Amino acid sequence: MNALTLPDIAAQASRQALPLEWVGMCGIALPVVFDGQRLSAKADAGVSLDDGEARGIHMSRLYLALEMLEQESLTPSLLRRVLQRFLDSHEGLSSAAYLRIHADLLLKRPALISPLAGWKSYPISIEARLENAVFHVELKIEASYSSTCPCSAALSRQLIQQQFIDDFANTPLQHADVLAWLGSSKGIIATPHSQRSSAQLRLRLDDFLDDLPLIAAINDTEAALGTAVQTAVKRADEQAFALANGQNLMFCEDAARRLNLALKRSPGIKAFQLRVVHAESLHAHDAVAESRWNWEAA
Ligand SMILES: Nc1nc2c(ncn2[C@@H]2O[C@H](COP(=O)(O)OP(=O)(O)OP(=O)(O)O)[C@@H](O)[C@H]2O)c(=O)[nH]1
Repeated sequence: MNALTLPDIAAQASRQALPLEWVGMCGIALPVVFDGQRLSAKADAGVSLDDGEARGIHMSRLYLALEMLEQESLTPSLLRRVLQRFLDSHEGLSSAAYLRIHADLLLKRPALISPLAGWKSYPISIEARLENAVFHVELKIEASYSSTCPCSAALSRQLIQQQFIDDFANTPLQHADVLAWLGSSKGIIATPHSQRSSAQLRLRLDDFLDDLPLIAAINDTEAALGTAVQTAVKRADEQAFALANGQNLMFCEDAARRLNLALKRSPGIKAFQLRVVHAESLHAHDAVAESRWNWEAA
């Protein structure tokens, strides 16, 4: 029997000569390592197809290069080496290589007061590209927090004052009576609305970093907002959370400004775009603010 040669369609000439900006595969299942954890990730791997005459790229070569990510911890250097392998395996076809990794990062977070802790999941994406020998990395991070409306808080306080006037009109004030009143439902006849909110960050990293500053950026984000969503909660923790919310009343504009200031100081970041989304309980729609720093220049 004659041995048949396998047809190689990708190596044929294209019927319509046209370069393409990005060709590759999206949603490749891949275990990656970061901060000592193995993450279940999805990768998008691609290259430019500069040679408009070539029918296709070699998908399997990109796929196999991803094996480099299985054992070694994710760093800018590792991402660059993977991208270089994409290019080396597409010599003459591609001048740009792209890799996106999507995963959930699990971080153990302590309770505010009690000696408890629990896990929080942060959706992250790492986007690396090597274009004409220039290497860039961007991080996308989503962190959830609580926001309490400052306007609603002021309106609630006014109602409480009004109730105080009604209940104590023309009566001499006794400390014990006021204390009891404050502890009753009349002392808090109105409560401000608050909502679970989301900070969505897109961070462009400095060149030549040794590590990906994912955890530092998450920590700086949560510290700036002051009301990160909690994990294990006892009553003492819930009370501390109520206090944190009361001390950090925030419109979406306030949250965006706080994050802008914090991320400018966060190490390893040369530019960012951020978006905060307050899933309002007052409305059926969201309040949203965006901010950028150095974005066009970087
Ligand atoms: N370029 C391209 N390949 C595709 C596509 N869909 C499926 N493939 C298949 O991906 C497989 C791997 O492609 P290659 O990497 O070129 O495989 P190969 O020719 O055996 O490998 P090399 O010898 O390294 O070139 C082939 O069987 C392609 O048919 C597509 O849309 N574009």
